Amino acid sequence: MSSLPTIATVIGSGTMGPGIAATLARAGATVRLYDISPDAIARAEAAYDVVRGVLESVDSPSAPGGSVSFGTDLDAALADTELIIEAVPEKLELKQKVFADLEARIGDDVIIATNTSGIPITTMAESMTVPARLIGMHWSNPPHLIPMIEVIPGEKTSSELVDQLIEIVKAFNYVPVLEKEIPGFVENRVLYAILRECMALLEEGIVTPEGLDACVKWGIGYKLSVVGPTRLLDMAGLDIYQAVSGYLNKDLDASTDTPQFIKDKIAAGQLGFKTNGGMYEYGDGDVDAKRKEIITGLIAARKTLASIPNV
Ligand SMILES: NC(=O)c1ccc[n+]([C@@H]2O[C@H](COP(=O)([O-])OP(=O)(O)OC[C@H]3O[C@@H](n4cnc5c(N)ncnc54)[C@H](O)[C@@H]3O)[C@@H](O)[C@H]2O)c1
Ligand SMILES: Cc1ncc(CO)c(C(=O)O)c1O
Repeated sequence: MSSLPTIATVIGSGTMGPGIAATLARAGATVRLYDISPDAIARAEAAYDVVRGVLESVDSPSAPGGSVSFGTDLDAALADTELIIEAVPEKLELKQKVFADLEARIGDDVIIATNTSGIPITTMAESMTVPARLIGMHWSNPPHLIPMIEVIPGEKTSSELVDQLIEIVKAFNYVPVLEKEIPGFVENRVLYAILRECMALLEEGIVTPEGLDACVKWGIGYKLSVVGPTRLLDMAGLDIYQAVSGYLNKDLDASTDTPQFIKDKIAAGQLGFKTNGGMYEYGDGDVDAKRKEIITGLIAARKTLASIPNV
């Protein structure tokens, strides 16, 4: 296989599948998007049209030859494929069942990359016949806009596959980040450390949701989008970090479970955008408007970040 696979298959066409498929197709791959549910495929075809429009406005011109087809016929989706990207729900038993189903239908040389948010690759590979072909490929949401992918080998992943996946990611102009295996991987460990403290601050009434969003967006997010945390420490001074972390770290939230007020919201059917209410409430049309604002903001920020030096 040259760097980019000629044919790739995405398994699972929910939140992540259409954006992943569109990104590979834009780089020139023939992509088959498969789902077990015909309704999910219908939704994915509509989502793909939106994603394609977004890519037109943010990306360089698409490479010739790329395409996405949609379907619920697994054998058709797998014919001659070189790379399978699994994006089914985050349940270990389901993913293991999907891998068994795939392995019964494909040759030993076909790569299986999993978009798990953090289940250890070694655990997922335990039931596989060719565990060397499984590798973590963690895209960030929305996958067609966040140009970074975490690459996570399990204990049995072949080292050739690690090199190959890094080249594949570079071939569609994304930044591969190679990591050692750890639950949650790097991105979600950092995100969930931030979210744990944020939820504790809300639960204790220290700040309002609006205040928290403004503080994190401008005080942390804006800065960290230009300078990563390691360089940030050089900018601040390691002596300052020592002085503050010496008294602050022991005061930070250290709870090990999901906060009770989040559990209560979930029990009341408040899940966020998908139920028109979660941390905030949304009236008619508000969710669509917010989604559009977020995508517009991400496009503008990505263009700006791409045009400035990587510090
Ligand atoms: N949503 C995110 O922000 C995000 C970000 C990064 C990684 N991930 C990870 O990506 C994976 C998919 O997440 P998502 O948010 O797209 O999930 P989702 O629930 O939106 O979509 C999953 C899709 O998989 C389909 N599916 C279920 N069983 C299947 C099977 N046996 N064969 C084929 N398709 C099947 C469902 O019909 C559904 O359309 C998860 O592992 C998740 O942790 C999600
Ligand atoms: C809260 C949260 N949890 C998991 C993920 C993906 O693994 C994301 C994301 O945005 O990618 C997220 O926001």
